[in-house]
Amino acid sequence: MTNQTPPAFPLSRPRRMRRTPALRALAREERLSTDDLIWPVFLCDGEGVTQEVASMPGVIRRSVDLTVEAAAEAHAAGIRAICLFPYTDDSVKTPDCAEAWNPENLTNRAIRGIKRAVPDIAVMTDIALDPYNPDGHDGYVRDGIILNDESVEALVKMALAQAEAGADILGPSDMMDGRIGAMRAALEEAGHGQVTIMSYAAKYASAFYGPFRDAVGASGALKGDKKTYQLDPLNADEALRAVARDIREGADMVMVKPGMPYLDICRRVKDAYAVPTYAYQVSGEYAMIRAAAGNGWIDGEKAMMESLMAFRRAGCDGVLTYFAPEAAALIRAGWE
Ligand SMILES: NCc1[nH]cc(CCC(=O)O)c1CC(=O)O
Repeated sequence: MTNQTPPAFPLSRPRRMRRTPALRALAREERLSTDDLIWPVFLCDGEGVTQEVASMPGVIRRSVDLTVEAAAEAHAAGIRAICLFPYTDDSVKTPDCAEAWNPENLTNRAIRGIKRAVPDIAVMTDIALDPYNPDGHDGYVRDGIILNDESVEALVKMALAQAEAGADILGPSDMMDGRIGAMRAALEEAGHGQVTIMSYAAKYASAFYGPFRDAVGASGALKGDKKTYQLDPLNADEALRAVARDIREGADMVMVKPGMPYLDICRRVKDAYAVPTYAYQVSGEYAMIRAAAGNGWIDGEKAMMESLMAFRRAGCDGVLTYFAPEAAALIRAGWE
């Protein structure tokens, strides 16, 4: 931090440094690169299948074969990681959520397919019971209560199945207490000590997840809200404690979610812990930018790039964004 007050006008004319593209580039503090992008994708059953997600224009669900192709294209465009989310039909949802750790479930088949065809792209997963749960919650529900310890046991099984399938990054998004430590211990014991965990550590109870729940088929199922496990949007200290705890339990990377309304949390996490820090620009954020652009109210490309650059400025090492392919193409074309 500088303690020097800039000299008074006209010794200081800050506009001098903004006069030309060259001067602005020299003074630029941050960069957005394709290395910073993690692309979340939605999986569906079948072969050669694509389905539009109504509330996320431009986003599609893909069957595993087409997801493997999309991963290859993403890799060629410079994207480093892809994150898998399964759309699950009501028919595979059971009270014990057993499909979550089925080695042949959509996610695990996609992990194996991508690692076989595109070994260099990192494959990230989601760990939570909501796509498999008739209640739509991230953990088991009994008498209206979201159970913690029983849910963690199930989540550990899910993590092990994904590690077994070859996942590079496990992404527990469930917000149960103690799950990172339990997963880390189970991974070590099973010989998967090299698998990384990106904890959804500062995950808020947010209205911005609405379109995602449509995309994975969980919105009809969800009873009530997730406020007994996700964070209160008015709390920041609590988020820092959650991050500290997950790092101590063995998380390699931590995430703040949603992104744009929580940039202050990104900055505080990075400053406090100096660990690899990511933001999730969630479905509702994507939908807002798309909808406004679709109506001609904002320039979609510019708003998208500005939103992604803001994560870098806020201290994030990367961002999960549905815009990843588009942003990568613009970055490679020399976007400033
Ligand atoms: N545990 C499920 C999960 N994993 C990622 C998201 C949201 C992602 C997005 O909105 O883009 C959610 C939704 C939720 O917690 O209800």
